[in-house]
Amino acid sequence: MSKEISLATVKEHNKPNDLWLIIDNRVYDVTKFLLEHPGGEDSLLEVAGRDGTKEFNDVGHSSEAREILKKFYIGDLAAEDIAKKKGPISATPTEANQETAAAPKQCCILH
Ligand code: HEM
Repeated sequence: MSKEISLATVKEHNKPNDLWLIIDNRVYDVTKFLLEHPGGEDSLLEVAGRDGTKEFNDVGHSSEAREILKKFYIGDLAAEDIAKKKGPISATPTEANQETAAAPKQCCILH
């Protein structure tokens, strides 16, 4: 079974010389990749110690990028933290994103 890592632990690793991030509920230690990232150091530092799934997907990374990612896998985000993120209603992260995206629209209709 893979190791479970809490969100609080991931948050501690948010520095250039100690950089973890979460993508699709998996935790990666990309400290050694920082200087090699074709997208630059800043884009990784931006999501250091947190969930970078949206940012990673928004760029439209290649399958090669996903292969590279595997080398840095260190464990899974703790089930407890995944549950907190999803909330009681939405079933998938995609649904959660849609809800977030829809929020400003609703706001404009109301105002
Ligand atoms: C740690 C996981 C990541 C890996 C392994 C990774 C890997 C790569 C690779 C291999 C490329 C070259 C293009 C490609 O093959 O798709 C790339 C480009 C890029 N990445 Fe990442 N990336 C990661 C995370 C991120 C994150 C979190 C962001 C944004 C916050 C980001 C932003 C970019 C950008 C903007 C480019 C485009 C560079 C250009 O075309 O000029 N990457 N990345």
